[in-house]
Amino acid sequence: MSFLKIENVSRHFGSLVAVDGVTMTVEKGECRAVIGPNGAGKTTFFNLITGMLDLTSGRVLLEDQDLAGIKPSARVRMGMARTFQITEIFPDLSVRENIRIPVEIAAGLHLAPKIPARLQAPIRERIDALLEEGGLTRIAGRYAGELSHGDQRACEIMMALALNPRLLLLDEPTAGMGDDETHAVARLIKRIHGDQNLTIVLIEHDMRVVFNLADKITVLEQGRPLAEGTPAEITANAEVQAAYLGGAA
Ligand SMILES: Nc1ncnc2c1ncn2[C@@H]1O[C@H](COP(=O)(O)OP(=O)(O)OP(=O)(O)O)[C@@H](O)[C@H]1O
Repeated sequence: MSFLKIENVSRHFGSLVAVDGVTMTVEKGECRAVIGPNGAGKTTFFNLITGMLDLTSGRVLLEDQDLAGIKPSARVRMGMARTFQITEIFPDLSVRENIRIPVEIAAGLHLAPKIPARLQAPIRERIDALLEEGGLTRIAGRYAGELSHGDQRACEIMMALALNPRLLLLDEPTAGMGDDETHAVARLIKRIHGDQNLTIVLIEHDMRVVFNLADKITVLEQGRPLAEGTPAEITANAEVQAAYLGGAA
């Protein structure tokens, strides 16, 4: 059984075909990168996986379960978490409070007026562990809105991890970052991927990050799948070279 199976999915916006017959199979524990020039349909493709957009045609299956009709919030409960191209954190809360929210949601407590005494220590420990793993302990008390781009992204990734996902979708995790921050975020992704046997699908423009992290790469062009393979296969693919790596990268 494949972990995530995308079968011939398409999405039209009026006469524009943003995603056009994409098939992709991701195995458990794999890190898959989705690359392609601007407007290739990558974010739309993600939104079809998470259920934020309806499919025009095709199927998305998670461990053989067809996700048709399952809302994004229910997909999160099934173990799908994502981060966005523009970081989504609560800027006026501390890093610790940002992490606390998904930790409490994962514990089924979010709307509870008071945390039961027996859960207070485990919740605190879970927050501490996530802060530590994300390299955020030293800045746990700072407002998230004051942090550098890279630290905000690390906070957002750890918020997604707090939900105990089985599948993590990262939309351009290093977008807009300088070399040092890009490197730090890539290292964090590599660590969580290795530590937790997490399945990761990421959209990424920075080819150094892609080649460093991805087990396999899917290349989209104008909504269509252009190629799929290991980093070495993609590098050697003449069609990809012509259409993408030689130019837009
Ligand atoms: N809600 C929408 N309504 C109409 N057209 C849309 C919508 N969302 C995306 N598109 C169009 O679909 C195409 C694919 O867009 P998408 O954002 O998925 O590409 P992308 O590969 O993620 O691009 P980028 O790398 O710039 O983020 C584009 O032509 C875009 O203008």
